[in-house]
Amino acid sequence: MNLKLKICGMREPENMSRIAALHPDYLGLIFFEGSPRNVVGEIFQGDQKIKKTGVFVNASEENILEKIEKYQLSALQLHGEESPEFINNLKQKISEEIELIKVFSIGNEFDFEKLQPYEGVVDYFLFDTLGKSKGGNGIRFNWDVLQDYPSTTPFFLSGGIGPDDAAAVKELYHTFQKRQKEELFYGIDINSKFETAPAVKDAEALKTFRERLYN
Ligand SMILES: O=C(O)c1ccccc1NCC(=O)[C@H](O)[C@H](O)COP(=O)(O)O
Repeated sequence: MNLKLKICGMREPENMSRIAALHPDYLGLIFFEGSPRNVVGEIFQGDQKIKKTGVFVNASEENILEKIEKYQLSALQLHGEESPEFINNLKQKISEEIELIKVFSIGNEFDFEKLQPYEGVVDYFLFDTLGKSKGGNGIRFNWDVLQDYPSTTPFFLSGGIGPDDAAAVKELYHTFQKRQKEELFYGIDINSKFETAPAVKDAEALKTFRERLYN
């Protein structure tokens, strides 16, 4: 199964080093003061093959550029109400190699028309659950809304994915596979359900989950 794994909400250098040893595809760093996972100090830099992803909520361009430089980010996850114009302007100032992920929060239903202005502007969409906080709510949305996914932009599935969800993720992947559209279901993003404390991930739980997912 060619599904990328993004582990989000990393911060503590020692924990980050243990989690990096599991070789996820992406590690997420949250740069948002309203989050208990907000990154301020030094992090574990580690393996360049793991894409360090900066997560921003309506941050200024200046702030994003500074964090790209300081933390050597390979991807940006825009988790607020960033407009296509803002993203296009930002793209003029960053390396073409930096991947762009735009987040959409899903409630009971979702109007897929909202994706249209971002088609061709970002590399990936990320679907999270609409909740009290901007992210890290630990709640799953109804994945059935993705059954008729109308876009050609690949997406990350996120929101409350936990240690017991490997089979359900595989099932969703297989529904895309049956329609020969598995390349659209690009990856999953996991966070609070694997924490022992904010920004501290349980390496054993992640290892078991990864084995269940890929075997
Ligand atoms: O995790 C946070 O604290 C957070 C705060 C503000 C914006 C984004 C945030 N997290 C970004 C993510 O990509 C999370 O992984 C995503 O929201 C899913 O989290 P969870 O439901 O805990 O798996």
